[in-house]
Amino acid sequence: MKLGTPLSPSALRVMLLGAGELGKEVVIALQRLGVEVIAVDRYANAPGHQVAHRAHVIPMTDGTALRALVEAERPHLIVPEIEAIATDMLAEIEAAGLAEVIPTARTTQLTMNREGIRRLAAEELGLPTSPYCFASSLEELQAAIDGGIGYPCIVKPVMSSSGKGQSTLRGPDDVRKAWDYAAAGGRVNQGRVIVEGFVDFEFEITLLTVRACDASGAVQTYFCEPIGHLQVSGDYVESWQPQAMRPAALKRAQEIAAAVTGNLGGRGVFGVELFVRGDEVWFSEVSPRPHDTGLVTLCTQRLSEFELHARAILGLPVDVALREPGASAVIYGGMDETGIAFEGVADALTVPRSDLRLFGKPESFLKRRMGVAVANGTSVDEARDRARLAASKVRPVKD
Ligand SMILES: Nc1ncnc2c1ncn2[C@@H]1O[C@H](COP(=O)(O)OP(=O)(O)OP(=O)(O)O)[C@@H](O)[C@H]1O
Ligand SMILES: NCC(=O)N[C@@H]1O[C@H](COP(=O)([O-])[O-])[C@@H](O)[C@H]1O
Ligand SMILES: [Mg+2]
Repeated sequence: MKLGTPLSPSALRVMLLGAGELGKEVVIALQRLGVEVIAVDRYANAPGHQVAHRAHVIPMTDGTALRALVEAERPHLIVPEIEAIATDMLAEIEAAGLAEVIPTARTTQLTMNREGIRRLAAEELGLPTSPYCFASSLEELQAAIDGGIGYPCIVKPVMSSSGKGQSTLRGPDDVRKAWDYAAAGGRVNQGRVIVEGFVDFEFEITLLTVRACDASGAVQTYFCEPIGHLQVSGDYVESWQPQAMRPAALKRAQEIAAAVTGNLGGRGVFGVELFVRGDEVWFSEVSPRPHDTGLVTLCTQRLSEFELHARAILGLPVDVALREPGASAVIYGGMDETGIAFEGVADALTVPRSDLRLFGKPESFLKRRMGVAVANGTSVDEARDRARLAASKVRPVKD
């Protein structure tokens, strides 16, 4: 893939579908390589819009609108950044040779819907997962639980992320509430949920797996050091790297990640989510793009997951080496308000080896991720303490 000059006929054009905090960092990485970047999202002034050459607002779940924009912009690469996209149209665009979809259109179709990726991993590839069923009505959900999933269990909309619409059910009284919450909380209401048996894991990791070209141009699979993380209500609040693991568990994690990403194919970063207990490892899900818990790589790796994604999609070589231990801690909006301000930033940055990203989202919600603190330390524990402390000093306020 030839790199050129942005805004000239030689430009290599990349379109991001989704321009949140993760996309913003990918845009910056691409900009540094002289790529012309077009950022698209469902709302105006999204984080990635603010650093791209051009910004567009369209309903990305509307295939007709998506195709019209692709025909107008003629990107060489399309980089999905969020789940809620008309993936069938991406398949048409790829088949028509209009643009290359990262990592592949089939992968975006399989992973945008929990049913696609779960059936592939568990039923086709035979990988260990939680027990699961899919349900399209309250009655089907109850029958699935009674038929073997049991309690506790977790219900999630088939199309959702960051824990939206997800609940843990402890008994029969929770079923209706979970069904209603899933219907209201998904990024796209499909009227369908997955119900999963609860995996009693010791810890969970994201294994960033990179499919990138080597010196000969052949695609190879590279593994970053495992990232440990803490989730509250299905949303990540803290992550750290490296997560210490027994050698047998790490080997199993890499085998599972290689099996899934090898089947999906294409080039780019994949965030493979795994549950671990002893030497046992379960596959949970995979993002065919940088992962939110991977924000920690902004301070831990020589190349962050965003730089790795940029390099891999452009066909360039990668280096997944860890530089030093680090951690990240999320800063939530804490209020429903537009145009908020942040106090305590200077104080936060007095925490040794800390840094911040404030994403610039135009509207804050109580539980919307608005920023992140990262920090290094001589150990993961020290880094976690520092990242948490730095994040806690940042106070979102009404301007
Ligand atoms: N079957 C399960 N057993 C135990 N814990 C689970 C199970 N499924 C999900 N969880 C917990 O909920 C978290 C979020 O689940 P999941 O990754 O499926 O949701 P998500 O909405 O896709 O989140 P994200 O988009 O942030 O990855 C997991 O990281 C894990 O902590
Ligand atoms: N777990 C997936 C994830 O973290 N995705 C990131 O959050 C953004 C949406 O945020 P918003 O809901 O605040 O608009 C997405 O655009 C992506 O950057
Ligand atoms: Mg997840």
